[in-house]
Amino acid sequence: MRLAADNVDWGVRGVRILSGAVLTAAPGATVGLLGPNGSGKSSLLRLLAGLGRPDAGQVLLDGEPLGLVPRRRLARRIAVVHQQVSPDVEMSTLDVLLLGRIPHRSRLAPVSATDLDLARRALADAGLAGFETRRWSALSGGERQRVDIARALLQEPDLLLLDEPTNHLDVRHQLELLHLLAESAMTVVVTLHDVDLAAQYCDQIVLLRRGRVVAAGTPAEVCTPERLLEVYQAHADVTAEADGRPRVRFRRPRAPAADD
Ligand SMILES: Nc1ncnc2c1ncn2[C@@H]1O[C@H](COP(=O)(O)OP(=O)(O)OP(=O)(O)O)[C@@H](O)[C@H]1O
Repeated sequence: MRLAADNVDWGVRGVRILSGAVLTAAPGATVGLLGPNGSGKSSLLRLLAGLGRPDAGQVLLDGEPLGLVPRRRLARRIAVVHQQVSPDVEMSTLDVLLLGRIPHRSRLAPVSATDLDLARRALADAGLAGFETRRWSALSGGERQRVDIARALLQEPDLLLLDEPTNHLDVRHQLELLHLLAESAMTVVVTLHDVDLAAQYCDQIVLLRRGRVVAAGTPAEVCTPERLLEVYQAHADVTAEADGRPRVRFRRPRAPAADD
């Protein structure tokens, strides 16, 4: 599925949050949405998911304006992993996972044996076999995040949108998730704060600053020391690896000298 944001503006109560945002995700590509806190990543992701309407410009799915795609078709084709996963839900872990199958069931149909089987397998794949009856609210932050990602994958979407899906994950689970996203046939847009991880796994990076796209392209095109300094106000050493991807290491800020 091809996703495009075409000159999207969006704001709240007269305050402009996104200005002329442009993004293209080719079928099967993994696009990393990067930028400092408050630069508009989550806002753009919400518009890409159809969870808000642009004030100007449009979001296109395979060339069709998102607003014209019927809700049920959207639910079958797009899955979203939000940044904040509410723990205030009194459900079992298995029931949370089964939410991912709702778009594939006809209205009021009970959970099928196939759905149950798929959900149990997804839980095992997430490294959480045996968690079926655990209360969702009692899971750790990382466990909840892994279940929520598994719930989105169970939806079998063509387009997966994830907002900081690694923020609670340990190193191994971060790497496994990014590898899965990079290798999958889904079109993926993922917001990330770790520039080096994004450079290792994303096909394209879109860099936002104050609601505007300041750079878009391959990791090597976007992740230059000059641009990272301009956008993040942090000095980075960028080296080219044999695979053509840049390695990005941010330097420790200089301690102020006594006479500074
Ligand atoms: N519904 C809203 N009402 C008012 N302001 C909002 C709303 N949604 C977002 N904003 C503001 O828009 C700006 C962009 O927010 P957004 O959450 O998109 O940034 P972000 O790049 O995802 O940030 P972070 O890295 O901190 O998660 C912020 O200044 C935020 O306070």
